[in-house]
Amino acid sequence: MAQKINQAKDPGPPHGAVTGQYADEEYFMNVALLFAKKSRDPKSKVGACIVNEEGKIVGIGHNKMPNGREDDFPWKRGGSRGLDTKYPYVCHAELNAIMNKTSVDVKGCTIYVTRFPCNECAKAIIQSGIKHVVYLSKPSAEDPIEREAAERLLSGIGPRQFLSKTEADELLKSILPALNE
Ligand SMILES: Nc1ccn([C@H]2C[C@H](O)[C@@H](COP(=O)(O)O)O2)c(=O)n1
Repeated sequence: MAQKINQAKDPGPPHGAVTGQYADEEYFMNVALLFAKKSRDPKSKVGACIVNEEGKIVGIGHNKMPNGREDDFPWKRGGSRGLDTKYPYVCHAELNAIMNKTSVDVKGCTIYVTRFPCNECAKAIIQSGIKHVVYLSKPSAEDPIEREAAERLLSGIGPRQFLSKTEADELLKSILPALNE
């Protein structure tokens, strides 16, 4: 009976705990990857998933053109980032996840995003009160100024790169021998 009562009080595992088959963080990053598939960007599909401190999803987004204007702007990429490219128009996945929030606010939440945030998204993340950033990849092609600005902006909330359980185990295996010399 005691066990049953304790289980009833258990708020559920914190992020990152392995819950049987699936680590919570792996679950949330896969939700972000799933929503990235909704993107119409032919070259870079990005997804973001915001999770509150109770482990509930409170925001989801992917990179897309402004609502109702999906067909009005080009998806062309390119160094010029001019008016004939997507860059001046596209709404980033993180911004959309924040705008799509289903809770009063996203203060204290974690955002899981399939790509390291740009500086504009870093500002939106900070201003929204999100406290943790977990990202999957850090594309090298991005503008170096934007990247450095994003790193500086986010340094206060230490973005962390997502590692699947398998990758974490492999990393540990590679580090342990050096630690035990
Ligand atoms: N943190 C980010 C960074 C980029 N995006 C979106 C914006 C564009 O649709 C695409 C980047 O285009 P690329 O230069 O890789 O062709 O990714 C985002 O949603 N969030």
